[in-house]
Amino acid sequence: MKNGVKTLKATAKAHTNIALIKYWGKRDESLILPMNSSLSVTLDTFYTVTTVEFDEKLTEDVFFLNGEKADHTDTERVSNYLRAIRKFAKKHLFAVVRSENHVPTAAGFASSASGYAALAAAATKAIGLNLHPQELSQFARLGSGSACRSIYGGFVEWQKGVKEDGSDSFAVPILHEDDFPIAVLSVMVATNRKKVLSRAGMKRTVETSPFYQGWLDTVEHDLSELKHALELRDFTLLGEIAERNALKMHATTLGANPPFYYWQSATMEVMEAVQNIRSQGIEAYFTMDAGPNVKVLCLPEDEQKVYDQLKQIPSVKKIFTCHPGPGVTFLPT
Ligand SMILES: O=C(O)C[C@@](O)(CF)CCOP(=O)(O)OP(=O)(O)O
Repeated sequence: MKNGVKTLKATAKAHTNIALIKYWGKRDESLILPMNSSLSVTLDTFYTVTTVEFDEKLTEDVFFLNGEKADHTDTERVSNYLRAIRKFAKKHLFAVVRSENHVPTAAGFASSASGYAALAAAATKAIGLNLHPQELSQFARLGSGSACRSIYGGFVEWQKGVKEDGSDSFAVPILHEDDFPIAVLSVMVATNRKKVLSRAGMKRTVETSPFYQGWLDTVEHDLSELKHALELRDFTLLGEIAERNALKMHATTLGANPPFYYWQSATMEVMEAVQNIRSQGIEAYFTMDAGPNVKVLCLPEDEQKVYDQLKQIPSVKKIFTCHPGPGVTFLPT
């Protein structure tokens, strides 16, 4: 309340996540419904804080990103996203949205996951909706698929669902962030190529790659095996499945038309270094998303040794050490 008037304002904080079983391919582009279920770990290091304030005096949405007024494209994207929330809340109000991304762009994490999770949480709260996390996950999904997983902390499964309206496609928590301490080293390599964005990349793969069916035939088995590894706290099994699943995802792009790939020579150097580290008896596994950067999974007690060896690679620019982190939280506005 401000001067007795109910303020329509809220601030939310959401963290990035890294998929261990990848979301790769949509069955519905507008509702952002996936072909397969996926599983990620929300990370502690990188996050987005977003404040949304609805105000009846506004005649359009205004968006500030990292303190700067956003360009028309980014503002349009946020405004289109708020449309679904206005419709659901039956309130025709515009808002001022302020987002601070604590996700170094160079960190190789798509800030869309933390960005849309924080926006979904702040906007729905500000407009007066107190959503169940499951509903919030569905709103975050409408912004970006992987964002639906960042509503929860720790290890999170995005259940693909089967319904056409997407009402059964949302994330569920699997394991709390404190219950399975692992380390995720985000290894940034030099990059000089414009990447195929994940949305375009998965669309082209689904539509043209003969390898995509092989992905679909095996990904749900990978998921159940990884959930079993989490139950057992079996890091070896987790790492082996995550690495195998990432390689399969990337293999599908080679069969697309036109073919494309996300790796650069530096990516391969890191992958080979990880295999070399494993040959020394230190458990380390890699996974990659839609970009050349590599995330290396290892046990906390090994993270310094793994870090030191990866840092020796000339094409490695920076390494960020992450651990399982929290789900979305609301901050005082
Ligand atoms: O994170 C994963 O599961 C795997 C990926 O990162 C592999 F690149 C895809 C993330 O896709 P996203 O950016 O969420 O796409 P959107 O729904 O089209 O916005």
